[in-house]
Amino acid sequence: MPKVLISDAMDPRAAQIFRERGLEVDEITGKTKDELIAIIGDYDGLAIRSSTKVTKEVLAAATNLKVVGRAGIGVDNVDIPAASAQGVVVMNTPFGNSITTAEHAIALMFALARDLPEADKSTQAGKWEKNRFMGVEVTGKTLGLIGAGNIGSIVADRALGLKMKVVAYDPFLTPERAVEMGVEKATLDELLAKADFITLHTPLTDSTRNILSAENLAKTKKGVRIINCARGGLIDEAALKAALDSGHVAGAALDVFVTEPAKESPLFGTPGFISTPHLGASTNEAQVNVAIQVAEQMADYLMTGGVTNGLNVPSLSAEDAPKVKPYLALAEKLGSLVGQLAHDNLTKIAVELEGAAAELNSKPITGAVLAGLMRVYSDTVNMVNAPFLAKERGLEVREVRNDREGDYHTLIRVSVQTAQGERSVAGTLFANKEPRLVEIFGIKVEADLDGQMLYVVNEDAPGFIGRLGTTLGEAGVNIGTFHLGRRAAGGEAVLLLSVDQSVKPTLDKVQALPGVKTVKALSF
Ligand SMILES: NC(=O)C1=CN([C@@H]2O[C@H](COP(=O)(O)OP(=O)(O)OC[C@H]3O[C@@H](n4cnc5c(N)ncnc54)[C@H](O)[C@@H]3O)[C@@H](O)[C@H]2O)C=CC1
Ligand SMILES: O=C(O)C(=O)COP(=O)(O)O
Repeated sequence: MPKVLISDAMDPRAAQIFRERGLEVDEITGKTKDELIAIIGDYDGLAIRSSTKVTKEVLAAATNLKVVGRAGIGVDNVDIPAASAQGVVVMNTPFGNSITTAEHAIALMFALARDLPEADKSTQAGKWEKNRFMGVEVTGKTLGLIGAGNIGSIVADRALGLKMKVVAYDPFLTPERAVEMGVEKATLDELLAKADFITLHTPLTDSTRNILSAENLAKTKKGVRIINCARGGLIDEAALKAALDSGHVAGAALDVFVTEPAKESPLFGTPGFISTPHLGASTNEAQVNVAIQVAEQMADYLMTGGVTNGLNVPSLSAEDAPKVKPYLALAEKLGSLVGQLAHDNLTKIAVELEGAAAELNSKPITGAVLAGLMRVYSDTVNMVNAPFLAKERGLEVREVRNDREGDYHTLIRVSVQTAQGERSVAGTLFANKEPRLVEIFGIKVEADLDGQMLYVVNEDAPGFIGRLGTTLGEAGVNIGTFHLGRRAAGGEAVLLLSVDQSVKPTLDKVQALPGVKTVKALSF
């Protein structure tokens, strides 16, 4: 039974769903890196929020891990390239906490506009400082939105409802989408010059790190108020402190910090500065949403192979997963056959889906072909890391769909470019579930690719099969099944035999038989 570790505080519904779906689950939060490394090897799945850091080191110790599920949006605490290289799927829940986070940004905007935390502190201290607190209205003001994705567009919608003008900077925002959202598309400099409030809603990337740098803060309107509910690192914290101290920036509200947990910061205690401890996603509703979603997604993957919201692997719905599963088995066998037969100097590979197969999501099928192919080099390869490994090796991968049905109602053909020219193999599913090879290097031959096999290419000539049978028999090798195909009578013939004992010690004898061109021991 697969085992899941929940390592950050999560709504109890997550554990409940894991158990209902037949998984074992442990909830162990607050572990140090070393404590996590000591236990992670036991688990197939790891469910996290933002506190657990899934580093290369943690992944290296996670020898059984198949999936990391992020109950939330940001995955900057997960080393995705390392997870991919190790074949671990990383998934998040991109929508479950977005309304809640947008509402937090709006809450912080009002807190800044009316200095609510300071007014509260003063009132509860019995001071009744009615004249000290003079706020600003938001109506009619301009909100500068940096990042107009999922959360940014909800913030924009709420701000428009508050009768604000919204100016948005997002390189991926199309003019049409800006019109649909009711916002003005702007350059960053235009936004900085116009905004009375600025709110950030981008991930932390090389292009967004310090997007509010000292230089850009200097381009803002005097008296601007800034909100960051996205990621620490989007604002240069030292420059922000200086701008607050000088009075250029009237207020700033940060939910996120460069270093978290932020137990100390030069910003703390600065007039006009408000902070919350990464609470953007912390509402009952959002936490129930993300806990349910992440548990369902992870359970789907561990129990059925379905992938939803995969960040390093194509999505495959739990409904489609059972349909695709037999194709994955076929694809992996065909990839493996090609890998075992022609693995020298592979430069290009094409995966062609024909008939019913052409209706399916091709990405996982291609991933499985590559996994089969690359397993010749490494036994830790799977459909998650295979595409990355293939890219690393400079293998050019092409996918082709062919809606028409040929001789078979469904077919996968794998063609590779080798030093000897193009080679292709093809397979189908019998009864929609049993993988069957139907063609090898242009020769029709039907075979189950299973267990230990012997592959022989020879000149079609009378008596050959008898001699081969005798040679194997004398070596104590029992033949299970026997599959034969040939280009034309007397031409090149292919033999695929399943065998009960290893044929490796007998390969030289088979190779020495008259008419034999190629001999290989295969295993599936
Ligand atoms: N404080 C909290 O508790 C929470 C924080 N977040 C964070 O909020 C952020 C936004 O989340 P979503 O809206 O769901 O993401 P999203 O991916 O839907 O939107 C991000 C937007 O940023 C834009 N963008 C990327 N590079 C940009 C650049 N250089 N300049 C301007 N825009 C750029 C993208 O085009 C995209 O439209 C993420 O970093 C996420 O981790 C999300 C949930 C809770
Ligand atoms: O979903 C996100 O990106 C968040 O930042 C929320 O973080 P949390 O799950 O509250 O630790």
